[in-house]
Formats: sequence, C-alpha cells, structure tokens
Amino acid sequence: MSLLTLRHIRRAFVSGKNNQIMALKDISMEVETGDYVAIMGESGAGKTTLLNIIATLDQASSGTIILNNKDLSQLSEKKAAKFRRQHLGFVFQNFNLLDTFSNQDNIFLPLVLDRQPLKIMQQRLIPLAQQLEINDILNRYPYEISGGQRQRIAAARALITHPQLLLADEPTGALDSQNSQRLLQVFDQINQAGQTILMVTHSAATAAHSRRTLFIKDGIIYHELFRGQQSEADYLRNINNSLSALMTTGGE
Ligand SMILES: Nc1ncnc2c1ncn2[C@@H]1O[C@H](COP(=O)(O)OP(=O)(O)OP(=O)(O)O)[C@@H](O)[C@H]1O
Repeated sequence: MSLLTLRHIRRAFVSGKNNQIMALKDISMEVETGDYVAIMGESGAGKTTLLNIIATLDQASSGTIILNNKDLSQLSEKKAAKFRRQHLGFVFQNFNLLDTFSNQDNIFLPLVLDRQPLKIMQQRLIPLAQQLEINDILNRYPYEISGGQRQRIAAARALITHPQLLLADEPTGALDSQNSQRLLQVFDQINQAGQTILMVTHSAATAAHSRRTLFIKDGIIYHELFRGQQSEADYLRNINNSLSALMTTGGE
C-alpha cells in the first residue's frame, strides 16, 4: 500500500532581486508502507528541501503530497504541527535535543505536547529504551552524554509516537563509524518490524542499509537503485558506482 505519494513537486526559492532558484523541479515518487528509502545527491541537489516538504516544515510551490490519504499541501500551520507530532518521527544530524530537559523528558516531549497520560509514555519507553540501550542514561541530560548516545535518545523521541513515517536527515552525519553502525542496526530492526523510513544521507555506507536509494540531481530524481536480494557489500558497491557516475558524467 502506498503510504506517501508525491506528484510533480516543485519548489522555487527567491534569492536576491528577481533571482529564482528551482530547488525541486518535478519530483514524483511513492513510498510503500514498510519501505526503507535513502535519498542521495550532491550538495545543493535538493535533498533537504524535499525532506522538509515531506515533513510539512516547508510547502511546495506546486504539486501534491499525500501521506496516508491525507493531502498535506492543504494543511494550515497549526494542523501541520499536530500532524507532524502524531504521524511523523524525526532524527536530525545534530540531534536537536533540549539541554534543559532530562533525556527521558526529551523522549516524552512529543507525547506531552499531545497530552498523553504518563502511564502510556512509560509503557512505550520500556521496549524502546531496551532496544536502543539507553536505560542507564535516561535520568541524565543531553550535555552529559556522548554523540552516539544523544542520537539514540533522539531516535527514541522519534519512535515513541509510533510514527507512520520516520524521517531522518543525515542521521549518522555526526557519528563515528561504531555509533553509526549501532544506530543503523536499530533502523534495520525497526524496518524489519514494519517501520517505514525515509532518510537523506551523504554516506553510501548508510544508504546501503536501505531497501532502495533515490539519487537526486539538480532538483529531479535522476536514478534509482533497489537492493533486492543483493548483499550489503554488493548494494554498497552499486551505490558508489552510481554516485561516481552522477558526479563525473553530469548526465546519463
Ligand atoms: N531558503 C532558501 N532560500 C534560497 N535558496 C535555497 C533555500 N533553501 C535551499 N535553497 C537552494 O535550493 C537548492 C537545494 O538546497 P538543499 O538544501 O535542498 O540541497 P541539499 O541537497 O540538501 O544540499 P546539502 O547536501 O548541501 O545539504 C540549493 O541551490 C540551495 O542553495
């Protein structure tokens, strides 16, 4: 079943006097429930713009975006905020945790904003804390823990709402390889358990955990790779080959 549908998404930015930048030119794509999609492309290709539009943090200049039969192009800012909280989970490169809240309170925040009872929050935290190995640091503060631990707290905050779609923008960008692997193993596990994931990354090794990779160039989807039955190593090699072709040829 298609969870997310984008049709002819365009996004223009005006910079300076009469200078228009077409960050997204014509993006159409579908994401099925249970899919794990990586989005790659050079700096300035339009990846973050695309993710922000899917996240309802930005609006397309034209085109439609439908998540679970709901047209997101028409949402007011207030409705979009509620929609984000209830249906989307976010993991960012820089964690975006609040230093004045304990790690546990950071994780609870989306449910607090949604006025969920404490009992529900505590029940949902138990399996997540175990899976993400964060039990020992729940009562500490974000500034008292390592980058890898911070990203696992951020992942718990994203997942505690049981989002229909997990959106990740460079989730391993600030992590060393060991912590990247640890986070990606969790992503693998939750995807195998049915969580749909859409992730922007510069890292081919990170993208090699996905089920398919979309390559964006100059605001369009330029190429797509499916993992299928390939080993992670073969998929990684193909992603690297596609990236080289993307950067050197500049065309088909
Ligand atoms: N608010 C904005 N105002 C003007 N131009 C913008 C704005 N945001 C993005 N752009 C332009 O849109 C294009 C796409 O930017 P975007 O941030 O989506 O690229 P990206 O692929 O995520 O790049 P990176 O990998 O460097 O993060 C770029 O040319 C960028 O300069």
